[in-house]
Amino acid sequence: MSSAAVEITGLVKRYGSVTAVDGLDIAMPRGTVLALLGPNGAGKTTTVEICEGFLRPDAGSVRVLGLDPVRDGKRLRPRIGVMPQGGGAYPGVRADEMLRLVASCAASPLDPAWLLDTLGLSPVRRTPFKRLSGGQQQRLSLACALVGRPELVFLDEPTAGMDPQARRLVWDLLGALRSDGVSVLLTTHLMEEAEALADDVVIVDGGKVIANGAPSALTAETDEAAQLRFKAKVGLDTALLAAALPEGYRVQEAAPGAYRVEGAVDPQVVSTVTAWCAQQGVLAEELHVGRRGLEEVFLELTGRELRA
Ligand SMILES: Nc1ncnc2c1ncn2[C@@H]1O[C@H](COP(=O)(O)OP(=O)(O)OP(=O)(O)O)[C@@H](O)[C@H]1O
Repeated sequence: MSSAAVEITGLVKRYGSVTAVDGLDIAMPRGTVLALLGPNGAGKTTTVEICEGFLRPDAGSVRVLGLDPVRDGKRLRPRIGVMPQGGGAYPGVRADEMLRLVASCAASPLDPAWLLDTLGLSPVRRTPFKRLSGGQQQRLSLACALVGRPELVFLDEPTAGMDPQARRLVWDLLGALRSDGVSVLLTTHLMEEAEALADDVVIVDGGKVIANGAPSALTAETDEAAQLRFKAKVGLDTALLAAALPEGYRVQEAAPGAYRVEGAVDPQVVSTVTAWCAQQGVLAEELHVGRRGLEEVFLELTGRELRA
């Protein structure tokens, strides 16, 4: 038995002149949660749909639970759960009918009533799908992906459009699944989602992997325990700011208008930076001291915002 939940090598997918996936490699061990993180159009959905067997690759190899998703689709489908982007159901079907219908196709389903309750959907269990809110439809779609007790689930932006409370319910449920040994591959452009849920994060951009690893490894500082970051107008004189700081501090414009002060941060350094900005007539916005997050990792790697 293959020990990988998903193994992707040299994956390429083109739509006419657009190369949506451009030589992607991913190795995802069983029982782990992997987040594909990237901006709109990065190739996340295309990659997931190839893993699900809905699309054929142009080049490269994909194995899901050791199987070819297209050739071995019949054997693979009962073992995976799929939550597509935007969900999907018969508009008139009631929430609990929908879930029971999907459960009836599985050999050993979870209890639909428990799942509805866990996802906060009990109060709307008799509501037709089309009258559920977007976030409720998403949660029902997630319930449908999970009710068959899959070994591996693919979740394409599982919490898109959810309010923070619903998002928390989903995160808790995904945490419980992981404890049960279920493998989860999810796509997101929410850094906090990737940081909260994933054992491993693969950052994709333009159909390529630009970084991967555990969130803590990706966000680890190179040399300092803390850094100071702020945003201001593009093109500040970083050498001049560095000169105002004690010797050994470095200042970089990591991306246009995003500044980073490298060196041990103490109250005096923060005060010097804000005073220097004030002298330049510049407002230092989003001033932040601490560990960098995945958002900053992405910004530093690509020079662009993740949500752009
Ligand atoms: N059916 C299609 N026909 C033509 N181009 C497509 C098709 N599907 C996707 N693309 C293009 O392929 C690229 C990757 O799209 P994909 O949906 O995989 O990205 P994504 O990372 O999932 O984005 P999002 O976060 O917006 O869902 C984009 O440039 C997109 O416009």
